[in-house]
Amino acid sequence: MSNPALVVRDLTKSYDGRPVVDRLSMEAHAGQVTAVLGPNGAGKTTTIECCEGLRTPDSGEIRVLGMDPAAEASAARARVGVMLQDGGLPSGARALEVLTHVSTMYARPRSVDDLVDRLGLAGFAGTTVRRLSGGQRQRLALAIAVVGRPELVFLDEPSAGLDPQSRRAVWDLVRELRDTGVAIVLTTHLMDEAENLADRVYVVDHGSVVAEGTTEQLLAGREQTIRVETSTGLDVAIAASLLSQDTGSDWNAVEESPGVYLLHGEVTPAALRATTTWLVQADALAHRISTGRRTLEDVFLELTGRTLR
Ligand SMILES: Nc1ncnc2c1ncn2[C@@H]1O[C@H](COP(=O)(O)OP(=O)(O)OP(=O)(O)O)[C@@H](O)[C@H]1O
Repeated sequence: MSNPALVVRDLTKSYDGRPVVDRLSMEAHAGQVTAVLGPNGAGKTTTIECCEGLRTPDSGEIRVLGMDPAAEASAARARVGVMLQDGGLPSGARALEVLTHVSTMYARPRSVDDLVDRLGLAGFAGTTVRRLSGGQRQRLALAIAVVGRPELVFLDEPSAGLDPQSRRAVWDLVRELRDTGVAIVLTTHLMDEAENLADRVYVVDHGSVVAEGTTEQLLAGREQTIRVETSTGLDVAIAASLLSQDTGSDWNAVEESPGVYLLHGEVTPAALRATTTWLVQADALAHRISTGRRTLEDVFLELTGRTLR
């Protein structure tokens, strides 16, 4: 594999003595989507902003296309695209003017018309940035991030809050960038975004990587789940022990939210029988029992004991 487009080694950043990024290491490669997945406050934005040269790390090493983003900021900026969560766009300028202006700053920009078309910007081309809705601003920020044909793009929550059609347009564009060899780093707390787009996922909690791998690797192993919706306060330890005993394989169980239980193991008829035995013993009526594939949400919950949002 070629040199990574992004290398982060042992990155640490504290605010007022409180570490929000804690010896975090990650890589991103050309032609891949790398997702940094974690709950609010996990340190995703801080990490990405250090990579963009917008914040100064306390310690650690960052290489962006082989460059130090702080010391070689202008050289890096020419080859790196950035979509910030808060836009960072001039509020009094009109949407299309901003995009066109940014495009003239690059030697070989993408077609502005094509981006307008792909991301549905025409409907608000003449609207000033301050009057754009959150979703419109996000799509404009994405167009600006990619108009200069960057080799590496940072996208902070690219499709959060978008309607389904805009979301699809954003995902299609991200996939196309990936297929043309761009390295894409996206932060998200949206499971389906990571599952649909990412080639590699870093799960971050409290400023550190708690798991990493391809989506398949993270979802491998106990691939199946029995989800039970019933009353609250059931003992998950009893469920895990009954299931393990009756199936002869390992099971674990968590209460995902009040009254919703996720039982992870190899789903067999015996496992379903043990599940109903557990409910009968607890004198609980299930409103719904379903079986399904394990999701990144389940992985995250098992690793951290917390839901993503
Ligand atoms: N400039 C700052 N001064 C003090 N604390 C900060 C500053 N910027 C961020 N923080 C704190 O650092 C922690 C990590 O924030 P960060 O924005 O990196 O998290 P995040 O994972 O991107 O979260 P979200 O999903 O909500 O965007 C949070 O507790 C936040 O309040």
